[in-house]
Amino acid sequence: MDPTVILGAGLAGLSAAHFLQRPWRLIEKSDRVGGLIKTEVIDGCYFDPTGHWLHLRDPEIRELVNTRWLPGQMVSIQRKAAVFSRGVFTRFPYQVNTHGLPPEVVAENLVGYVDAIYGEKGRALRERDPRNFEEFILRYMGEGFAKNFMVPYNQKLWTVHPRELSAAWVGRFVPRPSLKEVVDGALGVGSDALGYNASFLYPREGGIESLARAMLRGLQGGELSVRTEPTAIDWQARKLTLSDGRTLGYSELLSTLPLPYLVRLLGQGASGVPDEVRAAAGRLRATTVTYVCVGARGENRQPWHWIYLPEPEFTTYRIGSPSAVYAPLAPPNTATFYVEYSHHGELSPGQCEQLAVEDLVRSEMVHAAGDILFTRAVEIPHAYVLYDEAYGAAKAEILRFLEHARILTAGRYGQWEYSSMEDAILGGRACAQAINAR
Ligand SMILES: O=c1ccn([C@@H]2O[C@H](COP(=O)(O)OP(=O)(O)O[C@H]3O[C@@H]([C@H](O)CO)[C@H](O)[C@H]3O)[C@@H](O)[C@H]2O)c(=O)[nH]1
Repeated sequence: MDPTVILGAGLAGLSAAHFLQRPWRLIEKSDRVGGLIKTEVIDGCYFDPTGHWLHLRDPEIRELVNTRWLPGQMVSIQRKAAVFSRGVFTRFPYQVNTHGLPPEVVAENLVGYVDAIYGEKGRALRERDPRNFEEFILRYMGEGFAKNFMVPYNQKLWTVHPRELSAAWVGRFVPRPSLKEVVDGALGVGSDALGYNASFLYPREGGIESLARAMLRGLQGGELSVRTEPTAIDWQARKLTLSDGRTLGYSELLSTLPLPYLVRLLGQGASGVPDEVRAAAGRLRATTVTYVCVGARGENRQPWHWIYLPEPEFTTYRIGSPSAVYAPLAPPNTATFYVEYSHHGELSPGQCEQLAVEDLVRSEMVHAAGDILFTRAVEIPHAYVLYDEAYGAAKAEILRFLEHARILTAGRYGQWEYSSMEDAILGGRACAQAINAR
């Protein structure tokens, strides 16, 4: 019997191979497993593809990580994240930590919140579901928070105004504060533990890629091919053509590849894809994130693990610091940073490197440009999928066809969604369980 073929050996693909109870074949384009959690080492400094901090909710996944994949190898870290605006650092999340901002900004945020939640001004939005992300912000946070943080920050992150996005992605990622939390935060007596990532796990050694390596070490019942990718998929014949020219039959197919790319591969196979599916794939949009890895002379100047930068004076939307999160990620007397830029190809790697130096110095994360030891820009295509007007219908059209073609998808790319590392592991598990039950 042909194996179950899994395309892509990132977290979702590795998880699927772990949970499958029948022979599998894992096909990976790169020279090693890990996908978006491959850690690069530059001059002794460890860089993940931006912040990959592990927050786990599912008891089975927590158990697997802590006792099977990386037993005794995870350190637990309390988040220290901030927002840099109006020249001051305030704690993350912004909406429950306005203490320290100029009084007129605190007042604007508070009055806007009260209007939205209790006042006449917010009544219309309270009486129906938000039609877009801007309405979600106004409904749950009000005009002040919208103006002073949520709209400008999200416009940079998503590259479009929040009114062009739905709120379908917000889930646990965007905190909706209570009155008490907002007031406590304005007075500086709030809790530090709000939000989905108040504490997180991180491997003691080797960066986040250690998790992928550990998962690979535990796999049984299948075979991994690296430096191999499909060039066409014939879904009726259940065959893949591979980059080395061979064909590979499959009994079940699970893809973690970017959804539009999977549709292209199906179009290149003998069975083809209907025009409307191809057109739907053409309507899916995502941002590219370029993150610039930076090493700087001296200890971290700020304690922050990462900071959000809503103001347009900064091109970056967020700066993180691996060395601040976990000191062994950099040699002594060296601070490291990842500086993130969201765009659609208009920013070259060289431009991002130059901007990163300026943004680091102006945000007071680094003392002076002369302290920078190196910069290296890395691009992540399809980093944030856009939940725009076309998203829901286009994705549904593609998934309907994939169900007909008996192809499963998992992971941030495969499901074309905004999700976490744990979601990728859970997605792989769900697909494996569905296949096991067939
Ligand atoms: O003060 C704030 C800041 C942001 N938001 C909203 O939260 C949304 C999610 O932000 P974030 O959690 O940073 O998003 P992301 O999925 O990129 O997070 C990953 O990165 C790390 C860490 O944040 C940085 O390394 C995190 O652990 C990962 O999951 C954002 O879109 C804002 O709209 C807010 O409400 N208040």
